[in-house]
Amino acid sequence: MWRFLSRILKTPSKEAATATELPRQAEESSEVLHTPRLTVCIEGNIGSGKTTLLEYFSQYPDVEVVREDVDSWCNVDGHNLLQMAYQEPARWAHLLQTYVQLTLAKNHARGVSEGSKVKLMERSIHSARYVFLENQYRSGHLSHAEYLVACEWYRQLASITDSQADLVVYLQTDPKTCHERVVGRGRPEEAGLPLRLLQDLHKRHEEWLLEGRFPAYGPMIVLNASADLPAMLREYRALGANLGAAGKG
Ligand SMILES: Nc1ncnc2c1ncn2[C@@H]1O[C@H](COP(=O)(O)OP(=O)(O)O)[C@@H](O)[C@H]1O
Ligand SMILES: Nc1nc2c(ncn2[C@H]2C[C@H](O)[C@@H](COP(=O)(O)O)O2)c(=O)[nH]1
Repeated sequence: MWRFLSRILKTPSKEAATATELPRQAEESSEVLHTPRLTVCIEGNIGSGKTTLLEYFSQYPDVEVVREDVDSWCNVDGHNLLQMAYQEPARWAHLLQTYVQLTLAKNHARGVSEGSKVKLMERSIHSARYVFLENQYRSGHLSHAEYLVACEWYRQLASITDSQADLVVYLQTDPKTCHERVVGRGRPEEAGLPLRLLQDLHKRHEEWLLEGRFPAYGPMIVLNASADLPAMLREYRALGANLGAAGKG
């Protein structure tokens, strides 16, 4: 797999490789941000190990990590949309989805600081659409009208930002393993999160990323993320070596 990775990373996306630096002001500061040489997105179920992988790569000076903005989903002027959607999905799932898609579109549009070559992004607007939105609708939590409107928001937001990736890393994980990890992590909003939800979200990931039910947004590698941490750290090191080589490309 690593030979495949070095091959696909040899030709970063045209925009990044030929970009005349498009400095963009970071919203929160006056820092000038630039188009990254490589954009890598990490996909995987809840508890599959995305954050752990991102924390590992945050040590790399030329990698900039862009996290899902879960904190903002949990505090929109005091409203915890994530908790509301878990507690009353039929009432609040659509509201959460519209806000999740908005924050992810911002992440796609975000440049990287001077010196960063690789933008390592947690999930994407595409998994919000093809995994979570799809699952909410299939679970009966969204009306057909809500589903259609959210899909239209996705199409528009995905089309006005560069939401493609040079590489998608799918952390394929057994749902039971995810459930054990989510219980162990103890995120308040996820208290009582049922195994069935993780099994359903796993199926949405597999249908999208492996069975081609919905479009891909970049070349993909699959890591068996059910493995223990030492085994995953070995995988991360191999991935880092390939990204490092490609980033210098
Ligand atoms: N390979 C692994 N083996 C055992 N525990 C793990 C592994 N990867 C992550 N964890 C733990 O599982 C929990 C969820 O991991 P996290 O990285 O937060 O997942 P995600 O960001 O995909 O939801 C955390 O408590 C983390 O320490
Ligand atoms: N309804 C949605 N929930 C989402 C979406 N993306 C993430 N999430 C939830 C799942 C977790 O409870 C939490 C953070 O996810 P991690 O996998 O990082 O633990 O947010 C979404 O698009 N819609």
